[in-house]
Amino acid sequence: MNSRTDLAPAVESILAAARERADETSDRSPLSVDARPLSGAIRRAEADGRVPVIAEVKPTSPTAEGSREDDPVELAEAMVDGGATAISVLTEPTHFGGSPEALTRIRNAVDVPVLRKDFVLDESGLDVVEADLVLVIVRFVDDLEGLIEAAKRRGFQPLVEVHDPEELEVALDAGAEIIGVNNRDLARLEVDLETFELVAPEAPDDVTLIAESGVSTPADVRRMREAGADALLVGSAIMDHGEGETDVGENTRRLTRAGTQLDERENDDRSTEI
Ligand SMILES: O=C(O)c1ccccc1NCC(=O)[C@H](O)[C@H](O)COP(=O)(O)O
Repeated sequence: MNSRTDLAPAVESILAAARERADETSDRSPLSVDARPLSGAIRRAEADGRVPVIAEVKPTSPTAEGSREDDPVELAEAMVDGGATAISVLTEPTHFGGSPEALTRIRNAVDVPVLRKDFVLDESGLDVVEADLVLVIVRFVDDLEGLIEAAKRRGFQPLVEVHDPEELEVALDAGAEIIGVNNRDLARLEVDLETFELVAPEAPDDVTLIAESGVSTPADVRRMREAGADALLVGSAIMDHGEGETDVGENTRRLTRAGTQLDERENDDRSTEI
């Protein structure tokens, strides 16, 4: 791991659980994945006038106010119906309420790319479940180049997560092509959209850049797009873990339409009604 210091206790606990699970999966044979390309899905969203949003099935989390027990497949289908470009599935069981089985069910039910969101520490952690993309967090991996190569060899598209310009450089040197800038600081678990605005200008144009975490309103979507996000990864605002259990399809639609012609037409209609 790059830096063992300065992590929130919840993140330390997530990593301890990930190490235990890594021991259980160390003898699996390598997977071979026929992945749905994220680039094509992003292009299709742009052509349709939708903001490319990767909507996350996230039953709970260390920072969520509650949990949602809905069927993950129904959640994912509603997200796609709301215009999601891809689905992210938390497979971490202990702190996020996810499972590899839920990911497989979702991937069989939808036709968009599916990201496995977990805390993969080494090559054997890749061989848990087939997905189109797999998350690799720069901060938690010793041999980043080796892990990115191993993921690509299996057919996965690695989404390499960074939090600052130094980690961006490490990711680029290791061959990352899809980069997620996490607005959530893993030391304090606070989110700050300025993180993406600080890191994005340092990224070369040929990288697919994803703004992760803390995006909750159409204004946030517009802000991240203006800062150069090719796509946005959104969990909490779509899942809405509070007591209301709102419609995840509608929550997704509100963000996929942000700043598009459809959004402007709705705003115009609203102002005429007033
Ligand atoms: O979401 C958390 O509480 C969390 C805590 C500790 C480590 C990671 C955490 N989240 C993982 C993620 O990357 C997010 O689920 C994802 O970026 C979506 O974020 P958001 O839209 O803010 O739910």
